[in-house]
Amino acid sequence: MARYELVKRSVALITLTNPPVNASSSAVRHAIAKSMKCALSDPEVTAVVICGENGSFCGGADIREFAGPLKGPPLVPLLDAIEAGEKPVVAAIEGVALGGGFELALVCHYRIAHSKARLGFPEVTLGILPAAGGTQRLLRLIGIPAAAISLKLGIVDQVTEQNACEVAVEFALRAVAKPLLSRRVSMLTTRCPPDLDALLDAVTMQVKKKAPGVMAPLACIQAVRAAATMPYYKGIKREGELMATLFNSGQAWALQYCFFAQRTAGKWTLIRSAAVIGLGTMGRGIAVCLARVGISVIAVESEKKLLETGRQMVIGMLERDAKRRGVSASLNLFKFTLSLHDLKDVDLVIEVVFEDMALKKRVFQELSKVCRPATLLCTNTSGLDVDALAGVTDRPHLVVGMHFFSPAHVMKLLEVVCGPRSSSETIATAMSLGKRMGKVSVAVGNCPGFVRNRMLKPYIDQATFLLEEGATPEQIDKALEDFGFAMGVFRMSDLAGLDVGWRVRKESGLNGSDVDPESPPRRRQGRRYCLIPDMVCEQGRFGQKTGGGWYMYDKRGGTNAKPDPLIQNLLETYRSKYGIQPRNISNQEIVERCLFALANEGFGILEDGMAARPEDIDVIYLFGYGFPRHRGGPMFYASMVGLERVLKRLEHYHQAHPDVPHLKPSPLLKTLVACGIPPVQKWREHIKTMHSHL
Ligand SMILES: CCC/C=C/C(=O)SCCNC(=O)CCNC(=O)[C@H](O)C(C)(C)COP(=O)([O-])OP(=O)([O-])OC[C@H]1O[C@@H](n2cnc3c(N)ncnc32)[C@H](O)[C@@H]1OP(=O)([O-])[O-]
Repeated sequence: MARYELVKRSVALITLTNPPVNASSSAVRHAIAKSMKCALSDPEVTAVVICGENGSFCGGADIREFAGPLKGPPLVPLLDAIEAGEKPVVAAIEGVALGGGFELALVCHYRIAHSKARLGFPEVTLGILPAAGGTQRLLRLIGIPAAAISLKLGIVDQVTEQNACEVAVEFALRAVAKPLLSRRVSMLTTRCPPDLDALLDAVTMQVKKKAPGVMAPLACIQAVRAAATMPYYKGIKREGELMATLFNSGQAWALQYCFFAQRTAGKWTLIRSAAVIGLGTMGRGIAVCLARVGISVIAVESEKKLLETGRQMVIGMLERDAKRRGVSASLNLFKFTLSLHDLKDVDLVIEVVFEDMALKKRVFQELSKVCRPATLLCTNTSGLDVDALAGVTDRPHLVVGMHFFSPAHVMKLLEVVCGPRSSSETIATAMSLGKRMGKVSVAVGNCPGFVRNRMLKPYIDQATFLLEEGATPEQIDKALEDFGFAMGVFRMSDLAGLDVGWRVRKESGLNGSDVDPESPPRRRQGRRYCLIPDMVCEQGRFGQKTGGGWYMYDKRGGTNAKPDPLIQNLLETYRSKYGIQPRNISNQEIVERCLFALANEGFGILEDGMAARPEDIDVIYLFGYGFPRHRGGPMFYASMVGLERVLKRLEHYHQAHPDVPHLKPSPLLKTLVACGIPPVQKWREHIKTMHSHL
């Protein structure tokens, strides 16, 4: 609810963390009190900066808490204590500082505001008044009457276009030696015009005319009178009395009801209830995503034991998630069942069963029978043909892919896979559901692997070919990590698990009993094939979860990757078995072969109309594979390197490895180079095949 950290060695930075607007809920107030105590008692700390997470300082008291009894530390003594503290406190205001948020800023000794920040007291619209000293302090700061911009008024000490928090930290360092007395707003005297009574009477008349019968504005005028005529300690008492009257009035209840009603009314949605079929890791994550945004979920498993395990895991995840967000877990939204017949009334189903086409088809046929005709049927397949599934249903237009990435309740990316028969409404609904769940949704076409996984294949292939040729997993990972990835390809594969890819390769006849015995070594289906990943899996090494994969780990589920002599041995034996003379491979070659092959597949995807634009591909890689953001994404990176150079290097590598089709430059890349290398945003104009929905 608030993060506490020491920056520049001596500034305590307190960041309010209560999305979406960092409202000062009881938990936030508690965290502020604790952080301030820490800051004031730590001799290392000479100044404090208070800011809010995600570009919003504080939207005021948490209005949702007004309905119940006051919990946590009350605001007035908390704010008074901040102002009275002996170390300078600077408010770094971005976004909004409203109501109690503005009051918090007013007790800080200095205020730095972003030029777009909004400060104010909207409490009257909720039937109350700023009752944490707001009426008393603001008037002491700016006098009566006042209307102009904050800097001129002296509400803020500096307006900035930069990051307000960084500016505030520098400001705080300079403020350390300065006296604080004159910075305590409650100690100031309110500047009053000589005709105060006449002015307040006139304003009272205006208010009565404009809002007849409305209590809060009149109470505000009385609080203003108190600020003008009483010392702070009496003024704040008067403010409190006025608040007590308003707070329990029917008018306050009605206005607060309107605040939430207005927001609820805007939440019209097609999807109120959903079902998730399959409670493996992925299904559980998806179920949590749905419940988190208030959608009721029917979770289905095929066996009692699996259902019970799934149920317990989901409940655990929901409870942890709710605790982290400071809300109550939405367990009542869940129903667990073994029967598909319970899905007859749901608005949408997401199938998350094993990646097996025959099984998925059976599920979709069954869903066609039990679900009402308008129910959307979605599959979370990571690469199978969505249209083939649509084909076995009675409603192909209502079938769409919703491809989540593991862990589904954490990973931001959602690929919405548009089959040729998916209707626009179906796609739009899946996209908006993704947005509602806080995902970055990207519409993609229906091709094997869709966009992320289709591009990943050439990237991983290059890495394994480089292993054959003489590199080690550590060397390749290091080159990619130096490029900017948080994890190189092998560490990432160990984290994701190696067994899924192994199974997919078996199913596509690339290894196992279906392989043509006549096929030459290290070649499959007419192209180069590296056997090392299969050999690693054959030893039961599936990555972190088994304690070993491309690296070794201290235990199952361990994350500390260490080079494994066993892998080193395996590579040496492999190379000598196939007569490969290992060579020194430069980091440049590693980065070029992996990343240019990745981008080349991206060009192929654009050409096939499977992604609408290069930006979509880049977003998929930023959010779905941790592509380093400062490189912009694979397509933008290619444009930064220069398409001509990318083309030349791909031609060079393809010449050296003619049996690797992924290194053959895509026709779109050639076209773009031939037509003068337009900027990324214009590439779309050169694509011939366009998917009807993208
Ligand atoms: C002694 C005490 C004295 C102090 C009194 C006070 O501070 S009184 C308070 C004085 N402060 C105010 O009166 C400010 C009231 N808030 C606003 O005026 C606007 O919300 C906004 C300008 C902050 C953002 O506008 P925007 O169009 O970008 O977004 P949006 O409007 O759609 O809201 C997004 C979500 O945030 C939620 N939410 C927002 N604020 C609060 C809150 N304080 N609390 C709880 N929740 C709040 C809102 O319900 C919605 O939730 P949902 O539906 O997604 O579940």
